[in-house]
Amino acid sequence: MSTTDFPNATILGYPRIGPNRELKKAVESYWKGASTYAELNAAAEALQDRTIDRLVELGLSASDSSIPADFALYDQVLDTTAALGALPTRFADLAGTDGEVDTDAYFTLARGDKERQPLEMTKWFDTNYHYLVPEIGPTTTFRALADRLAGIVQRQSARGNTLRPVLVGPVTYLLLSKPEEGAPEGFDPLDRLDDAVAAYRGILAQLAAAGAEWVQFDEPGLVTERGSALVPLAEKAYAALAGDKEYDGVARPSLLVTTGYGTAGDIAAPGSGLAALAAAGVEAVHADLIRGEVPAAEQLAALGETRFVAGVVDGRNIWRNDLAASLRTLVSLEASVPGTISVATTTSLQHVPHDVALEQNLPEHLPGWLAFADQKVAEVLTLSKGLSAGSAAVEAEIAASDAAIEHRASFAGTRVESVRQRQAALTEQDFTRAPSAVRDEAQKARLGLPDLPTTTIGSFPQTGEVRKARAEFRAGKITADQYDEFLKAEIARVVELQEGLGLDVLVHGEPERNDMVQYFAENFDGFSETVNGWVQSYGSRCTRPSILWGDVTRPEAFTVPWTSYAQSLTAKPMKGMLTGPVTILAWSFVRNDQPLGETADQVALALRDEIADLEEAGTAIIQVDEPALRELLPLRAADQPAYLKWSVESFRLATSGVRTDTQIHTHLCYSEFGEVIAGIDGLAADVTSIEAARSKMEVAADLAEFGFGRGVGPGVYDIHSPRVPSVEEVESLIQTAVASVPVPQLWINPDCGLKTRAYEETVESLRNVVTATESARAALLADVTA
Ligand code: MET
Ligand SMILES: [Zn+2]
Repeated sequence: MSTTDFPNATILGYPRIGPNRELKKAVESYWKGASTYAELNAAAEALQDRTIDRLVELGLSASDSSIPADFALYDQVLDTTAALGALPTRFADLAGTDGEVDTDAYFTLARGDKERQPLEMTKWFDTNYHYLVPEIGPTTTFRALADRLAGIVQRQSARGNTLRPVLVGPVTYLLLSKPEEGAPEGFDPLDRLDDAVAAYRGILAQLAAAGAEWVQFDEPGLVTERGSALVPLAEKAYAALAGDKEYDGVARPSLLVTTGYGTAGDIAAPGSGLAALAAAGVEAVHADLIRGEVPAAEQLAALGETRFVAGVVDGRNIWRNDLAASLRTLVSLEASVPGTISVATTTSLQHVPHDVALEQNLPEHLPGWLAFADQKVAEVLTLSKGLSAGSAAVEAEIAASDAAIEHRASFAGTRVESVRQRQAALTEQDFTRAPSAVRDEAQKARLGLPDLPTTTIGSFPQTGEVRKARAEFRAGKITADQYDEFLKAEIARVVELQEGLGLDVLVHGEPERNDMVQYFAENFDGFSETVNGWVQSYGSRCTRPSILWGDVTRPEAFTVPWTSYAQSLTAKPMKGMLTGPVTILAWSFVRNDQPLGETADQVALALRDEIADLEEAGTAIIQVDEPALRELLPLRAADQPAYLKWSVESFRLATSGVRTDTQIHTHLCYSEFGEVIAGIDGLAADVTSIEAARSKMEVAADLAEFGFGRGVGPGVYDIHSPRVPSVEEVESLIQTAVASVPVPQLWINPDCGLKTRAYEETVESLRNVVTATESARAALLADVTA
């Protein structure tokens, strides 16, 4: 086989965590010291073998590079950092004698050590997967250290498998990096592209020596807003990588460059986008035809000899593919450039669970609508077969796909008439409250809070006992009544604690929720939960997104009993606590048969019902969390206004039914929100608490600059670390906040919920927050009287 023959069917990557979360277990046990390095390695190799054997069983060929080798122990960007030996100066001591980053060093970068914070973690494009941000400076060394990857390739080759190693490509790698601390003003990691490319050449040589015939470079950076501007850089980088067919007498592996997660929109113009990569000599280019457009004939023609790998099976969602439609697309591509089309997923399958067959508890109607990773592999193969042998060859599969689509469309829960009518009848008024000033006055009169009111974000530490009681309840070992009693006792304890600390606005602590989205999914109709649908979120952490498959309704009030019970224990205001529509969508698998905005409005209406019941029960403050507001922001600026419109509207729809004197809070975290401040303003919440301690109050200045007019609680306690902030530290953060936010608008709270913390540090930290607030109030008073 010539090395330039790309397989007809492939996937860009596969879930790494293992069908039974084998990798998580192996890695966490190694971290705890409960297993040796040899045991970790054996578990990782067993999982690699299992993955490849499974993919072969599903029909991918073991011998033509159609199986990707992406077996990161923690994160694919960190793997690339390790392969480049690109250690930040602050971790320079971790390097081995030849600069290599061994497994312990790799984990130290990911998790930090006593003295050092780990590499920063950030969302991978617009997904809920987090990668570790490389830190690149003017003097970072780039080396070729692909031993681990080469070892995998060689070991599999001994087992008879020719794999396709995967790395983050140089342009995207540097785009996703941040300048290392101390780098000169204006330094851009992309300034180091030539040096990085030289190291990537070395890596390619090492992979070639190990027997790799194809290497995949992921370059989704090219689909971002900055992407078009990066095309000349990408062309230069890939000309340097692909220009020579041999490096030092060894044949270079052929190159596949992928561009998932968006539109490689400039495929069109010759000399730009994918065409530029083709011109640079890359043997295959991939595009995402679900997020992006299907290229026209002349666009494909501009790719010349280069193979076009069509991403037609969605790597990011769990719905069964419309095979007939996909095949039509493929056939039309093939017709314009015969013999140069391959079939693939839009992205790696790392964003979906392993296998629908592992789900035993889904409602009967659902499994047939779904495709997890293993089903998607089969879809890619079916489409490839249909493309080469004609649709008659896959008639049965197409019929099954058509039937599933038909069943889904006509199923009772897919369209609930009452929901549709309610949506159709919405008017501007349903999205609007009285003017802020009117609300402010009414709320101040009702609540009677001091200046700089203190509160927390909602959850209190989820202790071992809380988790144990939940597990026992789920396993039927304790009764519903016993579980209720347990939760009430927990709530009573948390209320008493907050009273003792002297906080002004209390919370019930959320002990009844294991997850802020799943809890809502469980209590709304239109959602289902998986048992084993784990997806890697970061490192060894996985989430189990719920599936939003139908029209959403709320059968009965479910947060009200907890909030009311908590309120009955105190004279201070007790916040009602809900998760907002955008966050519920962002952290679930969402139906793909209608625009997201429509689904968001349905969730908003269900929340609106709950909010009405909370208000009816006497709740004066209701918080609707939207930590994922920034996460779903489209990668291209042109698409952002439409997103901000529907997302902001859904929040307003959820929250605008309340009385003027009911105070609506929202909470945002996990991201830098500077870019979406106008959107946050549009939410029109009376009070917005927002993560700020970690970024040293930068957000307060952003808000001041924008002229944000309502209540703001920039976090003064970084809850991501067990560290207890001192009174002085909190005071200084409050002072910084006071400098940008007018005192009557300012609230004092932690960065986020306390769920992941222990009581030890939580109590001490909150005590310091209250003390610092009291001294800030005294200082303000002194200022006024002076
Ligand atoms: C990720 S935001 C979390 C908000 C939620 N109310 C909590 O306190 O846990
Ligand atoms: Zn939060």
